[in-house]
Amino acid sequence: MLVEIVRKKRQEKKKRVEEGEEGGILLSRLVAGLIRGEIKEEVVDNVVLLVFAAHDTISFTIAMTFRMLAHHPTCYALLYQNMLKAIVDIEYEGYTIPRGWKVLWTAYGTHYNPKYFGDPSTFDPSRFEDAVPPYVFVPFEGGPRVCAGYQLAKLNILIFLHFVVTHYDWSLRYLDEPITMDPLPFPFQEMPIKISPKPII
Ligand code: HEM
Repeated sequence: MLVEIVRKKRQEKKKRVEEGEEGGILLSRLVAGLIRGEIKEEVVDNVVLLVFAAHDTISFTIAMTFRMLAHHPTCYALLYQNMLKAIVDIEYEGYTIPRGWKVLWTAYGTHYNPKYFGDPSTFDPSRFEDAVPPYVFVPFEGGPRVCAGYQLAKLNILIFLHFVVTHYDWSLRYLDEPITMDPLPFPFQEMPIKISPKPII
């Protein structure tokens, strides 16, 4: 399907790109690059990357956030109070790596390191009240390959959370369903929730 969309777009844009047209949405820009011969078949790959990078990450994060909130009513009450008031804000050590080595770093390795986060497996958002050193809390990684959509992702999640928390009452159908890793964490029974608008006071 995507290949067909790109083919159509390419036909539509050919003349305009040859006349020097710039701009448009990401797909238009990628196709323009294709027409100018700057990139080859990477258009489809990039769109697929973006869909997965942008969709599953956000939806899984939101799902796991609600799961944690359901398990921690005190945190939830605090969040609710804060959400009513305002919006929040978020934000390597020097090793010598021998030539030829491949390095596999995972965020879990750092995020579960008790050196940086005491009692790391406890859900405790208050730990972020004190400043965390740079490159220690890195869900979006950092440096030149930092997630290209991290601002959008944070905003998206925050807005979603804000509206659900302030407008709805909800509960998890299976509070303790197991979490599977595939490769992102997600509840095994797909986390059905009961949700209803908050009564108007
Ligand atoms: C909770 C949501 C998200 C998380 C946790 C997340 C996490 C990450 C991480 C860790 C990387 C680095 C991968 C690597 O090279 O090792 C990355 C890369 C990337 N992310 Fe995200 N991401 C999220 C949402 C998004 C969204 C919404 C978009 C686009 C709208 C996006 C687009 C990208 C792209 C294009 C890259 C590749 C950047 C590059 O290699 O230059 N991500 N993301």
